[in-house]
Amino acid sequence: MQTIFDTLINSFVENRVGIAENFLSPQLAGDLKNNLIQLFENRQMQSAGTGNSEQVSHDKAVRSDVIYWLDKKHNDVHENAFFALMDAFILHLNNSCYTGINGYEFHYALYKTGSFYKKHIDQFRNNSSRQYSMIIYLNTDWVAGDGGQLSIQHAGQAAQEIDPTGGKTVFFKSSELEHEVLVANKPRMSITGWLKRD
Ligand SMILES: O=C(O)CCC(=O)C(=O)O
Ligand SMILES: [Fe+2]
Repeated sequence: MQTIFDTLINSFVENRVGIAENFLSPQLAGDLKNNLIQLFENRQMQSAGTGNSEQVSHDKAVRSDVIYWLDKKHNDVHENAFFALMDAFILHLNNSCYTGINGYEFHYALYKTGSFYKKHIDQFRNNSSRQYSMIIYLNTDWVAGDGGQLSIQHAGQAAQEIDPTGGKTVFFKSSELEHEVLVANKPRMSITGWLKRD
């Protein structure tokens, strides 16, 4: 497990954007994808806002995905396996990089056909607890024409475009990099979250 953790951390250190294929086992990714589909079919996913809980706004011109927060209280075996993996990753990150992460939050996200998320930074203006952004893609058969790339801005360079292919995990600093989700031409599924230091 440490190898895949180091793959993510080392590519982050080298390129400011860490990328690891198969950070989740194909089994866990499939189970979480099934959870997401079930949540959507049960109408439990809600339109995502921007801003923090005190100052949330729902502007469909900015983002049009629907989300559902993972929670240990759900006692869902697959969510708990995901949390166990994240606990192990954070332990490794804190030990190897002295990052002092002491919390996290993750949500499922579904971008229906035509959905997007305009350019933004993940750290809130009035709360800097979000330190690292992490996105785990759950799409099994994504091809180039499907759009939905994560487009990340690096100063003085062309944007880095990342295809949301299944099993891929992306990791970057929440305060630094502007990014956007380009229009998805078919449903696009992921788990997105933030490692926090309070
Ligand atoms: O799904 C992605 O690729 C990025 C999502 C994102 O930027 C966010 O939820 O803040
Ligand atoms: Fe973001």
